[in-house]
Amino acid sequence: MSKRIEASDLDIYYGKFRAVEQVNMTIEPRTVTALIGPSGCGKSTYLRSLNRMHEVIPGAYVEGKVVMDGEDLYGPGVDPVVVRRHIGMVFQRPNPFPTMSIYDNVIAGVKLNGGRLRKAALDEMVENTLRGANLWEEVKDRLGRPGSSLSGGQQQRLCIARAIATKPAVLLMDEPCSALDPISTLAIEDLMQQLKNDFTIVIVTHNMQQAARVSDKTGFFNIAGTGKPGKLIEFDDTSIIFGNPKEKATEDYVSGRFG
Ligand SMILES: Nc1ncnc2c1ncn2[C@@H]1O[C@H](COP(=O)(O)OP(=O)(O)OP(=O)(O)O)[C@@H](O)[C@H]1O
Repeated sequence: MSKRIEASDLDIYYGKFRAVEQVNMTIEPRTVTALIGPSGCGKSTYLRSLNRMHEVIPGAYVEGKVVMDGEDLYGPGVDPVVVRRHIGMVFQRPNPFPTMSIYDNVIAGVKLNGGRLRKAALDEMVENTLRGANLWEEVKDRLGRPGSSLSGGQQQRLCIARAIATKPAVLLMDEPCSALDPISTLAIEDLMQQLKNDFTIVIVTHNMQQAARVSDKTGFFNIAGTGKPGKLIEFDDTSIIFGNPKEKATEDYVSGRFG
């Protein structure tokens, strides 16, 4: 299920503005890859380009390639909706459907994709998915309550459940813990370690300790100045990026000297 993604010579534009320049990165299956760098360097833009989510902004486009297990995601005739089905996304703020029940939140994506399952099969899928998102024990007695009745950390795990219920190959996470308290953050980090057995995970984070704790690979992005494109400066094993980076800019950033 977990798949490799390769970005080559990728430039990402918002209209005439080139926000990200020349990214070359291979993201291996069954790994967590962290994207770090100062504000505005294009981490989120790059993350969203991996499942064509940035295209919801009018005028946004890419040049270059993103290939998933041999398939060009920007190839002619490729439907971005199908791409997003295979590459799921979790956002900064937990965004469960607030009035929908916990149960219905989990199955929302599956229903949207036209999946039809009998009640017993749906029940099983909901339980397995919530177990996979480390949420089952906390919600099993209140599956009919609205998604908004959960704490922030539980809501984020519900969103992760909703994302993994459709069995994507890749899970993109854009600062998934930035709205959460430290305990909920640790719960999500533990979950990522489990999920990487089944999914390729890419996470944008501003939290260096988090990147160091959860990821196998880290990409450091930087920007030369306002209005300039962001660039991938260095991409390597997380232990190298944080312990012995090749580029001075990486070292300055991870050691807290700027950013
Ligand atoms: N919808 C948009 N329209 C036009 N420009 C945008 C849009 N979204 C982002 N940008 C620009 O693209 C560049 C990269 O932004 P992006 O949000 O990807 O950076 P980031 O590294 O994720 O930043 P942060 O850490 O602050 O979230 C910035 O110059 C930003 O202003």
